Formats: sequence, C-alpha cells, structure tokens
Amino acid sequence: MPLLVVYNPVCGHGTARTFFQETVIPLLQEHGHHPDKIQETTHEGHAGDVVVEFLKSAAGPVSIVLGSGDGTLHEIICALHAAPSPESRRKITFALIPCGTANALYSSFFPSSASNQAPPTKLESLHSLLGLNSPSAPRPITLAITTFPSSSTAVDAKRSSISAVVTSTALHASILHDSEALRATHPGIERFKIAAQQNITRWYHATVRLLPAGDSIQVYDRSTDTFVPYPQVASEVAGPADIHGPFAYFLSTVNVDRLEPLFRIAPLQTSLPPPLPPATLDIVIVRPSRDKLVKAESTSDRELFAGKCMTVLGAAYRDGAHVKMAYDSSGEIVEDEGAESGSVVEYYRCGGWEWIPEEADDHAHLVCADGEVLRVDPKSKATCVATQNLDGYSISVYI
Ligand SMILES: Nc1ncnc2c1ncn2[C@@H]1O[C@H](COP(=O)(O)OP(=O)(O)OP(=O)(O)O)[C@@H](O)[C@H]1O
Repeated sequence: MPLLVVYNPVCGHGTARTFFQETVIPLLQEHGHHPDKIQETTHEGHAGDVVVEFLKSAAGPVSIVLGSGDGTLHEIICALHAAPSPESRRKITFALIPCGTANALYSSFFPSSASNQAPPTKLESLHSLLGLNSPSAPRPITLAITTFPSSSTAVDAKRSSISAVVTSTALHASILHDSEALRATHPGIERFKIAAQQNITRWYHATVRLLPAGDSIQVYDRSTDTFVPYPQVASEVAGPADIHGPFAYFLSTVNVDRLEPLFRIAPLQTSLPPPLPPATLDIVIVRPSRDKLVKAESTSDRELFAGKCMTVLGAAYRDGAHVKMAYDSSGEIVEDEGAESGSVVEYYRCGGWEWIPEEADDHAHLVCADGEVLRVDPKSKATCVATQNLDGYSISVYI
C-alpha cells in the first residue's frame, strides 16, 4: 500500500523532527516499510496540500503516518473536502504520532488512566500499522461538517469546516481564540487554562436547535446512566428541538471522550459508545439558568456561576465526573445526587445542531472546529452535522 509520512515540526513542543528522524522512520524501515514520500511541513496548510498531491500519484488505499496534533489532521481533512472528490471510494488510514499540544484523538483512542499498567507510548498507532500490537481493524472516524451560510460575496469567504474531534461555541471557542496568542510563551496545555480564566465569567446569547440522527435525539439520564429519547421528539413526527441561552459552555465531539489526555469532557463517547450507523455527535452544555441561585445577568451572578463552571470543568479532569453532577435543594453542586435534583450538565447525543447567535452578542459568533476559529456572519447561524461519508473518502485510524 502506498505510504506517506508527514510531520509538523512546530506543533506542540517542537519535537516532531527529532522524533521522526531518530525513531519513527528507522522503525518503519526496520519493519520493511519504505515510505513513498517523507515530508516535513513548512507552513500552515502545507499538510493538506501534501496529502492531496500524494493521492493524485498513488492508486488505491493509502496509509499516512502523521506526526502532529489534531489541528494538522483537521487541515488535511478540510483539504480533502476542498479538492475534487475521487471517482471511486478512496480509503485513507492514518497512523497517528501525537506530537501536538492536546492530541485529543490519540489520547481518546489510547487513553491514560490510573488503571493502565503501562501507559500508552507515542507509538501505539504506528505499532498497529506495523502489526506489532494485537490485531484490530482500523477504526473508521466520524466527521462533523459545520457550514456557515454567508451573506458575504467575497470569493474566499469560508463556508464550511470539518472536525474529527470537537466543534464548539461559547467558552471553549473563546478559549481556543485567545489561547493562540499564548502559543509562543506557553507551548503546552497550560495556555488553555490561562485563556479559560480570561473568559470564565462570560455568557453567550444564542439558541441551539438539536437535529435528529435518523429520527432520534437522545439525552443522558444520570439516574440510570443511560441515554433516553429526548422528550420533544417522542411524538410521532421527529423534529428539531430548541434550547435557549444564555450558555456558559457548548461543545460537541465526534470520536473523542477527551480533549487532552486527562480532560474527559464527553465521557459517554467511550462509556456508552454510540452504535453506528447513523453517525452521531455528543453535545455537552452548561447553562446558568439551571442554577436557582442565579437570579439575573449581573456581575455578581456571573462571578457566582463562574465558580460553578470551574467546578464542572475541574470534574471533567476526574474521569468525566461532571456528567453526574446535580444541584441540591440549596442550589449547591453535589455529585451522585438522587434523580429528583436537576443535572448541572446537559448531555445530548444526536445527528447535529444549529447555533443561532443573538446579533448583539459578538462573542457568541465564534465557532471552533478542531482549533480553527471561525465566525458566524451577522443574522446568520452555524449548522453542524455528523457524517461518516466525506465526499468519496473513507477515513480510518490504526488503533
Ligand atoms: N512549518 C510550519 N510553520 C508554521 N506553522 C506550521 C508549520 N507546519 C504546520 N504548521 C501549523 O501548525 C499549526 C499547529 O499544528 P497542530 O494543531 O497539529 O498542533 P498543536 O496545536 O500543537 O496540537 P493540537 O491541535 O493537538 O492542540 C497548524 O495550524 C499548522 O497549520
């Protein structure tokens, strides 16, 4: 099978070049795999161009050894979507080498946990390509396609983006927006925590419309630890369901239960894995209106709720404990409370969503797709839909 090796020398702590030259390429050669092309990226967007060019010269299914974070994989997938689609179904299987900052896809497929006898190394996916791990089929990945109807007539107006990890608005999109400016001084995940502190008191004004997968929208019921049909579509005709803001947190994931090795924000992706098909995404929402101690959108109430948000996000680092949190009768957050108290986190599984920001709220117009930050046009919306079919491509990861 044709083999391409691509690595991004500047992602994460900038170690990919040394790791590829000293470890990855020698290991491939030792096992009789001689790459058709080895390419170090030289600029933003380069990885996508390299893959599209390679596919023109290589017939049939291809393997790609990719040394990067999630953002470079995102660029490749977007470049495939922008390129003319193949006439026959094209299979692309990635061996991921986690060299980036967050490496959400890799750390979800090869998780670290207290119970791991031997923590995963950076070579697990490559070992599967080489047949050194116990045999398992490559895992097809679900993609989330976000489209932005544009009022702009500019030729280069960006109309869509595709995520293999996360699509978000609200706090998470603001964090990714602000953290990019901190990359030079904070190359590790601490830049996300600094940006979170800068944005934690903000609320985002929008309406979310949940879109069914097939005819189903599901909501997590923490009292039974199962998904149950979302009430508004239990009627005969399934239709969209609206959730009104303000929102503190709104995020959806495909494929991943975590955004960093220990930040398990969508834990049900692995504890209650979605059956396929149809393709679905998991949505995690935190809204201040569910907290009875929040009376108004005042500075003091936003500060009060910021503390609750930090508690929720902190619990995500404790193996996804936030999905079990509830408000007790005095409005304080407790864990594993009985069914009668209200969940702090709303957790949905469905086919997609629409985010319709209020025009006056500038920050509510930001959307993050795997680290790329885009903006909803005034009076417009973003629509995100899960799929396993990207044009003529079938994309998998060696696990
Ligand atoms: N030679 C290069 N010089 C500058 N930027 C580059 C180069 N090669 C790739 N890039 C850009 O580097 C950016 C960061 O890459 P990537 O997202 O993979 O890593 P990361 O942000 O460190 O990790 P993660 O996405 O997992 O948090 C990408 O936007 C990519 O376009």
